[in-house]
Amino acid sequence: MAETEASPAEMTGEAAPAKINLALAVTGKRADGYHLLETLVVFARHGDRIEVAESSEDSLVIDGPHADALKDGDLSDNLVTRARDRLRSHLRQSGKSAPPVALRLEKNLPVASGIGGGSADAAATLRLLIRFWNAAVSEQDLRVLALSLGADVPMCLESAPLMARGIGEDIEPVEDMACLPMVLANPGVAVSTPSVFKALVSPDNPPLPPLPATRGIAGMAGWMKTARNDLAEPALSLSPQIGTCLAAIRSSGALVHAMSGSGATCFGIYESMETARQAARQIGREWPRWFVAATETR
Ligand SMILES: C[C@@](CO)(OP(=O)(O)O)[C@H](O)COP(=O)(O)OP(=O)(O)OC[C@H]1O[C@@H](n2ccc(N)nc2=O)[C@H](O)[C@@H]1O
Ligand SMILES: Nc1ncnc2c1ncn2[C@@H]1O[C@H](COP(=O)(O)OP(=O)(O)O)[C@@H](O)[C@H]1O
Repeated sequence: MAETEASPAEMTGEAAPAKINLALAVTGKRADGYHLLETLVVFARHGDRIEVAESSEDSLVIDGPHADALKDGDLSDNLVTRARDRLRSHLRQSGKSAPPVALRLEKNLPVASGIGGGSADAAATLRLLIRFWNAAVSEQDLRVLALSLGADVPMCLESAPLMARGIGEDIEPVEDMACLPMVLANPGVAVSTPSVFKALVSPDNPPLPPLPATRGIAGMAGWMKTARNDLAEPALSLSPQIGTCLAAIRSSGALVHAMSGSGATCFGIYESMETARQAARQIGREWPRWFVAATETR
């Protein structure tokens, strides 16, 4: 844990938006064990936040409602620290300076929950430090750096609607998608991504259906009913609470509901932010210990 903490006035920050897989097909497996995916990804206004300030030594402070899940671990293993160190090595290789920084992570997203909090933090750290260090990094080098930190990190660099293929690095922007009113809910169980991939019965599944031409709220909800998340079944077999979470969202007035990534966070899409907020209140009353957030996609 850091010894020095800069005052908020000296800090500059970057949002680390939650990643939501609206649908996810596992379409194959590489020789190195990584799975090939086709996934439609959006990003929420809700998320973590990273702040940075000048300092005489490197430090990381973690606070926020989900900080405790990370505080016991080795901070040098945190994806924020790893992103800082990888970027610094890259810059120093070409003789550029990357002086010590005081970093603060506001951890609002549950850890190991299928909404890519760690990946979003890594991507936000890269974006923030490139700005803070006034560094020039080519698009190609940035993508390589991001992928070395995790399969989801390149897509989190974009933080806008996209279709990802490969293991997540082959990214195609999706234009003209409406901002989707959404509720995120997590029953409080951390799910290990490698365990979910291991529990998958077959890695060879059909691709997702083609996207609709009109990408309004109703259009996207209709499309999602024809799509799927191939990781839902294996995740449910490991954590049956995911079924309870999906049922709570279904009965809260969602147009459509699903699980994100490898779980356990589930989400619903609603007609309006007002219905999403009502639904979040209803789920929160019924399940006071769950993480529940009404939000909108970016
Ligand atoms: C499943 C997804 C869907 O967006 O999201 P999450 O549930 O983690 O949010 C991602 O593919 C997760 O990406 P990320 O969390 O960055 O994965 P990594 O750290 O690179 O990999 C963790 C482990 O997951 C497995 N893995 C990950 C990605 C992939 N395409 N195939 C895999 O088999 C591998 O066992 C790997 O060792
Ligand atoms: N800043 C971070 N936020 C969340 N998890 C982190 C972070 N740094 C390292 N991790 C580790 O990364 C793993 C995956 O976390 P996370 O990205 O939250 O999962 P998911 O992509 O399933 O939502 C966890 O086991 C956690 O210990």
